[in-house]
Amino acid sequence: MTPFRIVVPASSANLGPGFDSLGLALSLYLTVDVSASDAWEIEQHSAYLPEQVDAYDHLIVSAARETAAHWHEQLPPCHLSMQSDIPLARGLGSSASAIVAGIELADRVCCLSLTADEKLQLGASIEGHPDNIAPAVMGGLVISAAADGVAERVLLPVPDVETVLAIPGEALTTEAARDVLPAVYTREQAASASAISNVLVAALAAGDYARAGRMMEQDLFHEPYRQAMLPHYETIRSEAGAHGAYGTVISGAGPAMISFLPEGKGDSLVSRLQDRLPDYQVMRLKPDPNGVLSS
Ligand SMILES: Nc1ncnc2c1ncn2[C@@H]1O[C@H](COP(=O)(O)OP(=O)(O)OP(=O)(O)O)[C@@H](O)[C@H]1O
Ligand SMILES: N[C@@H](CCO)C(=O)O
Repeated sequence: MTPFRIVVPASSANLGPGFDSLGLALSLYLTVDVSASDAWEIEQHSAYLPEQVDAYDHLIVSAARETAAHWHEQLPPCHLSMQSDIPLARGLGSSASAIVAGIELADRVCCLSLTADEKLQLGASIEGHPDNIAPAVMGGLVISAAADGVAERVLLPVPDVETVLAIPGEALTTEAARDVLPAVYTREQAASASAISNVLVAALAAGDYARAGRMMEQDLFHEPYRQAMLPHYETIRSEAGAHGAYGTVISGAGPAMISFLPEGKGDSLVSRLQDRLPDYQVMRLKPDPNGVLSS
């Protein structure tokens, strides 16, 4: 096998009201170098990778094994050397990036020639929802739904914005952040929440970022229930608004928050938030237009 490299972007899901459906790929990456080996071997070269588990059970390897098995192929063992800039369990889609890396690995090693939709379908079934998987596979801004077991998706034009991420030191797993959500919404709540989400998607499609930002900040599906877990929620929103952000929401299941700004406005917000929240990692990121790449 000729050695190859897989690069997968991070992603931010939800964008407020697009709960479990909207996702934007971001310019922060997981990189996996793959070469032939007699047994599964994993080298990790970054703090942003989980504690070493048995190589065979590693999320990337198990996603690769599941992909090969789905297409009735045998996956030979490989040596994997990994580097990641994506913080774990902070709302930046790290698990989706790892799953997409595993699917890409099996695609290359078993010569499957999977389409982007086949990668999305399998990734969504492993992750449980398609919102981070779709942008990790396809790049840019993707609207997706698991409709009748089939992952449907529409790519919107890559938004002409930059983002600022405010990432706290403590992790919050997606599982824990889902536990605080209501099991049931009334018809009135569901109708209002989906109307806000519909206008958000239409505004993003029209490039009307000011309206999109207003809609983002009016989510009724998850933000009202999760914000109590994020001590600086209001501070980050108001600082971002004062620095020209269109809107600020919880990134994925949190605890990171993401602000959307016009090009060129991000740096001053980064400085301000880093001053006010010295324990946070604050960074400016661009949308990633490519999704997973291997070379
Ligand atoms: N590169 C990786 N290799 C192996 N496992 C990973 C990798 N990245 C993430 N994981 C696993 O995924 C877990 C984090 O998944 P979780 O869904 O809780 O958060 P997230 O994907 O970072 O954020 P969100 O889904 O809210 O955007 C990690 O604790 C780890 O178990
Ligand atoms: N959409 C998920 C997180 C990302 O998959 C949630 O908000 O729980």
